[in-house]
Amino acid sequence: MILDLDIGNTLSKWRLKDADSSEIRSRGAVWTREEWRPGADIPDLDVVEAVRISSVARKAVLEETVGLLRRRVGTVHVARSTAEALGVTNGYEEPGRLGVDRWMGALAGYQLAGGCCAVDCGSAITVDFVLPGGRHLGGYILPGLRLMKESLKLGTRNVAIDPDSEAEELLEPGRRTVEAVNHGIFMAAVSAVNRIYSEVCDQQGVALPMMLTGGDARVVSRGIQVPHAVWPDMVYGGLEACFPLTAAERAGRMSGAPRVPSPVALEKIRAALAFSMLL
Ligand SMILES: Nc1ncnc2c1ncn2[C@@H]1O[C@H](COP(=O)(O)OP(=O)(O)O)[C@@H](O)[C@H]1O
Ligand SMILES: CC(C)(COP(=O)(O)O)[C@@H](O)C(=O)NCCC(=O)O
Ligand SMILES: [K+]
Repeated sequence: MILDLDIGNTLSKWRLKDADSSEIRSRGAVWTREEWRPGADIPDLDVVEAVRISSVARKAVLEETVGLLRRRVGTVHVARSTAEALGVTNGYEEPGRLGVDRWMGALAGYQLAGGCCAVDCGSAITVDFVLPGGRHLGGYILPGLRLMKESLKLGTRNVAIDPDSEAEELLEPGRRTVEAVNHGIFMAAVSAVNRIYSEVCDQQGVALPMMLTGGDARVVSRGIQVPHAVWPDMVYGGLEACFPLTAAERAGRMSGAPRVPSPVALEKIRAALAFSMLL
């Protein structure tokens, strides 16, 4: 069994993948905290032969996790942001400083679609661009939905946006605090992502397929105006591509990869951008 770990600022997600059949056997998530110990909410390590980790948590959290896993599991791969990998060149001045979850997302997106816009809606919302040919441009970081809500300190932090609510409803003026906050942060997130996408495609002269991941991907997806795919396992896809362990992975197949969305024509993106400037 392969254990894939994606340690984010809020949640540490894991999945167990069968190395022979490539099936995902189980998944879970625990709060990212100082200590990470096998217990009721953590998979049984006795069945694990290899671990792959992407972590943006504090160094001490990663060190402790890796130390614990190395004592129990033969192979432990820890992903790092590098200047170049799998045909993609990192756009950061200091490549190692790019969040490794963003780097995994960019690599997975490129492997699947060629050029891409990778959006990760977690504690932070990150938007990264890779051009056809593999140049990563860098990206944007904004507070995630939960962080935006917490920052308002209106006592609404525990009332999540219902991921099944319709985008039209979420765009309406709220008539209660919870509603006003939820609709406000939804609007902030989706307008930013829509605008960033249009601006960068316009600047670069290319319409790129967009892929969304992270805990809030489903809800953000409702307000995205261009064709896109939601790919919950995008960070894991980067781990599979960097450290292929199964025959399918060596052949470049990533578990749960969506169909590549066909982007709208660049002229349409430009026309919409120009129109929105007039308003
Ligand atoms: N069951 C849940 N528990 C916690 N957060 C959730 C849950 N469902 C959705 N979310 C949202 O997902 C975000 C965490 O997403 P995730 O991609 O795991 O973040 P990170 O990688 O930063 O830890 C939270 O900030 C919250 O807005
Ligand atoms: C931007 C992030 C905080 C996002 O983390 P997440 O929301 O997935 O927990 C993370 O990718 C990070 O710590 N990045 C380092 C800074 C950078 O990417 O420039
Ligand atoms: K994120």
